[in-house]
Amino acid sequence: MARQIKIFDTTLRDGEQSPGCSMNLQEKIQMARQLELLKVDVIEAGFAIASSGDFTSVREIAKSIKNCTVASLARALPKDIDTAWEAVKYAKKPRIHTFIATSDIHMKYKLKMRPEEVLENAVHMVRYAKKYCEDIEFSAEDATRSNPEFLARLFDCVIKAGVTVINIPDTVGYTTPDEFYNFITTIREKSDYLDKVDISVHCHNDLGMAVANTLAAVKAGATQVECTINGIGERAGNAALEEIVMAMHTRKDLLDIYCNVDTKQIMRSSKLLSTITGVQVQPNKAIVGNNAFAHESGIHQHGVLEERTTYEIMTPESIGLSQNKMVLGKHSGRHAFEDRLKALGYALSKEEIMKAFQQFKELADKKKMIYDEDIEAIITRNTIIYPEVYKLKRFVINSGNTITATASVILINSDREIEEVSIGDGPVDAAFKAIEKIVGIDMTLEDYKLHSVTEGKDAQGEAVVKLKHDEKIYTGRGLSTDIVEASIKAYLSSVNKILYSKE
Ligand SMILES: CC(=O)SCCNC(=O)CCNC(=O)[C@H](O)C(C)(C)COP(=O)(O)OP(=O)(O)OC[C@H]1O[C@@H](n2cnc3c(N)ncnc32)[C@H](O)[C@@H]1OP(=O)(O)O
Ligand SMILES: CC(C)C(=O)C(=O)O
Ligand SMILES: [Mg+2]
Repeated sequence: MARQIKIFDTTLRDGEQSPGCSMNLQEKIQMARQLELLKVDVIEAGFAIASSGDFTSVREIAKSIKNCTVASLARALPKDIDTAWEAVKYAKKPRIHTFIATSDIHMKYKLKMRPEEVLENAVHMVRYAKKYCEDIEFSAEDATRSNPEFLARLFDCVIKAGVTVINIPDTVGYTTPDEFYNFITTIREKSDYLDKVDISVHCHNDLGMAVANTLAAVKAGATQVECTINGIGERAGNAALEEIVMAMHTRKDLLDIYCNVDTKQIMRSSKLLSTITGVQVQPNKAIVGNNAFAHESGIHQHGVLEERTTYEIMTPESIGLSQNKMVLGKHSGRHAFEDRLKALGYALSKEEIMKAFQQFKELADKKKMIYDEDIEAIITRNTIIYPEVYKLKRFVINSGNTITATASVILINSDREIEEVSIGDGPVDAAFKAIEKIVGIDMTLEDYKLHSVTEGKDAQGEAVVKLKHDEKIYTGRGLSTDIVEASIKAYLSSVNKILYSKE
């Protein structure tokens, strides 16, 4: 039968220890309510003795949260435990979480205590906390660099003193999955009491293995995992809640475990935290990154359009996103392009699609992001329906504030390349004059406008050129991320319309 794994969220305590992630009272309450909707089992609301603000936050969260256990961290000191209890006692399900370091390095240099003193102090403080609260979690800080014999003995002593949860933290993100699996297995073998309480793990991400280590620990028998939304936390952060939960969900076949988290609330929780802290997750972050459900390359897009599971191991809906994203860019192919045209409401012939696709690819080579407006611009404003008697091959402009602008333009007419050079009053005027020399039509420029049709630094500029010929006005439009190119295209489009009208 599948085992339940309890989710202990420490976004509001260890997560808040991330530089730049401090939250005020209202923000912490808002985040705690979202964690309740997410259905985590335990919310570590703060470290009550840290400041009066933290004390108030823990107390107010304890008052307002009904369905989760609310915990406060406390050093193994009476004043910390008193303060933690004063704050969490309002909770429906309160927990005091006390800790002391157990590695030689921490005991010697930081606590300046001998191992036996640490053990005695831990037992003493657990008994002290137990007077207040039934649910006591004990953490052996820096457990993964501690002696396993010592840990097993200490755990047995604190369990006999009343601890309900033993936490085995990888405080400095030092361990590896195999090593952590063996470490927990060894301690379970050496301890007489560990299996009578919940075994928790709390992994940091210094070597990028926090989630992998957490899952290895679960395999070794851990029943509670400590984690944070978006993986925020001290230094490189804690194990990310969304990654652990979705790994459990997606690889049920391997892990045979479950948790109570409502995965559909994951995205909302991630976004709320980013909004509150102002710290955005990296785009390629697993599960909640902007690109986690986005496909840009043609082969992948084609696969997903045929059958989503070709490239998606979980659904966007399962984490509360409405859909995946097909990002059009230079790696995209015809299938995705046609799909987007359909979604935008265009019913084009095969030939028109091919032509538009060609232009889309040219644009994608110049522009990082192709927006729907870019595609609409290609379809509706370009010269698809007019035969191009003259086509632009290449142009070179020499221009500056102290020299006369010169343009060299090469056009193609029935497979023939024709080149002309002209000077002008600025680069656009020079280019227009060079084209005029090539096409040799009697026409006057009536109007010329330029504006941006899409967003961003690499926005497309649309040029509109009106040419007068035989008392009639011919309007041409051209699009490009380069304004001179857009202008040349617009000019040529007018010229081609004049020539078309003569056929
Ligand atoms: C691995 C972790 O994430 S542990 C949690 C880390 N989080 C935080 O530290 C955030 C909140 N911390 C704070 O606001 C402050 O550090 C406080 C209020 C807890 C303590 O502040 P101060 O009294 O000024 O002490 P300071 O932080 O400089 O030093 C820590 C003291 O706690 C002692 N200490 C550290 N851990 C423990 C422990 N688990 N049990 C008992 N004493 C401890 C240290 O030995 C040191 O003692 P000393 O003052 O007698 O030398
Ligand atoms: C207080 C403990 C659980 C901790 O945050 C750690 O060891 O990383
Ligand atoms: Mg920690």
